[in-house]
Amino acid sequence: MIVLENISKEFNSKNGKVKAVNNVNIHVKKGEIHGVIGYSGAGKSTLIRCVNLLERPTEGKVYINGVETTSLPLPKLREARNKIGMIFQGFNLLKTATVYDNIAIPLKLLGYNKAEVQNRAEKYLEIVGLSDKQKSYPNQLSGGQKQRVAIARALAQEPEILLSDEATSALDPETTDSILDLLLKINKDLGITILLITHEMNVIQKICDHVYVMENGHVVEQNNAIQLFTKPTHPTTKKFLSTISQRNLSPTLISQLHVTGAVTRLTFVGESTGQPLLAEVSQRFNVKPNILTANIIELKNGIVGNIVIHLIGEKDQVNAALQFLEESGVGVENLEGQS
Ligand SMILES: Nc1ncnc2c1ncn2[C@@H]1O[C@H](COP(=O)(O)OP(=O)(O)OP(=O)(O)O)[C@@H](O)[C@H]1O
Repeated sequence: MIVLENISKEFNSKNGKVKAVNNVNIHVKKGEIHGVIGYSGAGKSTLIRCVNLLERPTEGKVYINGVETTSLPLPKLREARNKIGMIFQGFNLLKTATVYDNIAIPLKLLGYNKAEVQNRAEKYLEIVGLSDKQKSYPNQLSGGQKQRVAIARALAQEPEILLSDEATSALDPETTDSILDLLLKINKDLGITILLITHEMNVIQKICDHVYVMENGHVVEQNNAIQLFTKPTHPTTKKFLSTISQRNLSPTLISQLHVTGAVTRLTFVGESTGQPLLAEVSQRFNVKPNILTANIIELKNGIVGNIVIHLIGEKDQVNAALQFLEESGVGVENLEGQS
């Protein structure tokens, strides 16, 4: 379990003070995967480094499994850190060591005996699917394989928590998918709690239970993944969502369509996906729904359907129809045209 309570981090720079993280609260329950998404400079890296205190927060408290680590003396902090593994965008492997040694050396430094080191290195290389690469060197591996070695190295310390700092950002989409599948597997099979930072919405979509959207050091929106994908409220969240769904019709087209009705994005989730609501709307109200775009987003814990419709009709009928849809559990977002 990870709890960040009112965490702030201020840096002194040439141009004065920079508040990289500003009063952020995060609560990741045991066994969950939470993701922090934001653009470059939002404060994500600083925030995740505060979890294992690679960066000391200026204000706030960090709790790992109920223990407040921010006030621990160094030997106890080292112990607490052993419960936290970390993987990075750049893999951080030792170039001159074999795959096996990349995993074995940190274990030896932690004082494990030879048999235990071998046992763990072999076990975790098998889990990440690289048993046959023990004798290879990092420069003989693909980016995805390097990240698998880094994951095995992190797992070999048998942490309860894994922090992922843009672990898939340097990888192509197919390799990204395979690494995300691996993270899902270790979360499920080993019960490891994961906190990740990313600027890619597809990472959030595929593996996260809960999402935090960060901007200028603040968490500007947070929710469980299904709610966030169904009813985003902050413009930055909507912008990130537009990268994975066909949300963007041109403002000119939307303005033209507004003359004869509303242009609305409907999001279906849970029970609402099974009901013929658009057919019902045209029977109950004097409106005609015309589907402009549609897609389905598969999340870790469910499926969200998106339809953008042009709802043609008189204003009062259109509003009543939209209210009916909303009351039936559909997410309703009016799309604005050119102002
Ligand atoms: N050591 C530091 N000294 C001064 N300013 C810093 C330091 N580290 C980060 N910052 C500043 O804090 C802000 C947040 O940076 P951070 O790297 O945490 O953001 P980010 O969301 O992870 O972005 P990126 O994905 O580009 O790394 C930025 O304005 C950055 O310039």
